[in-house]
Amino acid sequence: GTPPHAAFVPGASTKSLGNRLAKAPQARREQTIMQLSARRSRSMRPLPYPVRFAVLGGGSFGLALASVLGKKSIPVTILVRKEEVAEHINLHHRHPTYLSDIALAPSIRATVHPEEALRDASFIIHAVPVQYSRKFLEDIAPHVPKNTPIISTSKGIETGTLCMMQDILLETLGPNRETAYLSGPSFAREIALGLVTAVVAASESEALANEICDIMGCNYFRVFTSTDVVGVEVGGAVKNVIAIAAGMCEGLGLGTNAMAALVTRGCNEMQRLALSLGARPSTLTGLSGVGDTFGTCFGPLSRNRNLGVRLGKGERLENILGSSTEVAEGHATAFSLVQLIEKTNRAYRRELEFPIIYGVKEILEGKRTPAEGLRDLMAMPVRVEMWNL
Ligand SMILES: NC(=O)C1=CN([C@@H]2O[C@H](COP(=O)(O)OP(=O)(O)OC[C@H]3O[C@@H](n4cnc5c(N)ncnc54)[C@H](O)[C@@H]3O)[C@@H](O)[C@H]2O)C=CC1
Ligand SMILES: O=C(CO)COP(=O)(O)O
Repeated sequence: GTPPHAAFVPGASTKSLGNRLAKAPQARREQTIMQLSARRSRSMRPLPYPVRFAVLGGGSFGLALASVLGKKSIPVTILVRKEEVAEHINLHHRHPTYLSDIALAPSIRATVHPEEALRDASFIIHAVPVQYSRKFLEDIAPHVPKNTPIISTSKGIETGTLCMMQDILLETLGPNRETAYLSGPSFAREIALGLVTAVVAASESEALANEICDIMGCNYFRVFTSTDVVGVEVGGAVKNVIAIAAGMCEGLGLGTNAMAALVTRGCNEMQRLALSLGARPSTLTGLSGVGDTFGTCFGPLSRNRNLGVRLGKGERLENILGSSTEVAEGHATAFSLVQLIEKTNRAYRRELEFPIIYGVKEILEGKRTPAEGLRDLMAMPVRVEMWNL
């Protein structure tokens, strides 16, 4: 039969929330959402057994997932880099910079000491950008308990090695550990506000995926499960690159038709690459595939999309990258993806098979302007729509 968690059941108050918020100004809308979500979370029952989470990375996504757990009264220790950030979180129950207007539950603590965060953790959430993950994990490896499962949230492909998180975790922390990969359309701010979000937890261990669904899931954070780790990881990496292209389309003012065409063709490239690497087709039509692609390409909160918008409007790449402390993973991943395609795909003209991924990479390395790149994409020769799927 259908597992109990398979139905998408938004929080009961979502309908009235929509009515109440439709006409309110942005600040009041968010304040109302916070009040409603605080009321809703009080009704969430604590787990019948003790668990403790360590969250690696004090960026907005680590904080957002900590907030989900905190609302369920689950103890969480966030490992951050700066002492003053840890002190601020412990004293004021909010991060000084990221999502600083959103209060964190008292069960959430922060530390700069890996041994303190990791000792006795029942689960570890990894929320450090892919490009920094290897070094970060190597540094803390001696403190990571041998059997504690790790739930990775990072979406991208490592420069040089072309590894995704599954390989990075294996190479830095060793074998015989259960790991899972959480992905899907899930902007940190919306999660922290208690807005309904659906994600997928993929793991080779079905038991771990089910456990994550039970422990992390609640009335507004819906966790589906999967065993297709490759599909979930490739989808998460490719969607960031498509979002940069979508942002450029927006920034150049090319219109909704062009945007929809671009994103659809982007999903086609994602699907072809993922299938060639062993993913299941259904994963690419799911939350971590087209779901996250839609969220990131069309959502105003996306850093990758915003990078593209600013490029499309004519800003210099260095200015854009230098203006934020948060990482747009699609930038480095565009280069890795092209190398991965070169390595794994035998086609004669790969750039014609993956024109959006190649096009974004060439724009990012300055070989073409966004206007030239997008014009070339739109002028691609047409043929059978799904010719090799
Ligand atoms: N922010 C979001 O809405 C979502 C983010 N993700 C993914 O989760 C991962 C983390 O995302 P964010 O928290 O937004 O990232 P972020 O860019 O804010 O970085 C997260 C944290 O990683 C650590 N970090 C950053 N650079 C580092 C470095 N050079 N060395 C060591 N540690 C470093 C810091 O603690 C930083 O606060 C990314 O891969 C992102 O794609 C996934 C879904 C949503
Ligand atoms: O992965 C995300 C939403 O699911 C976040 O996207 P950005 O990294 O583009 O902000």
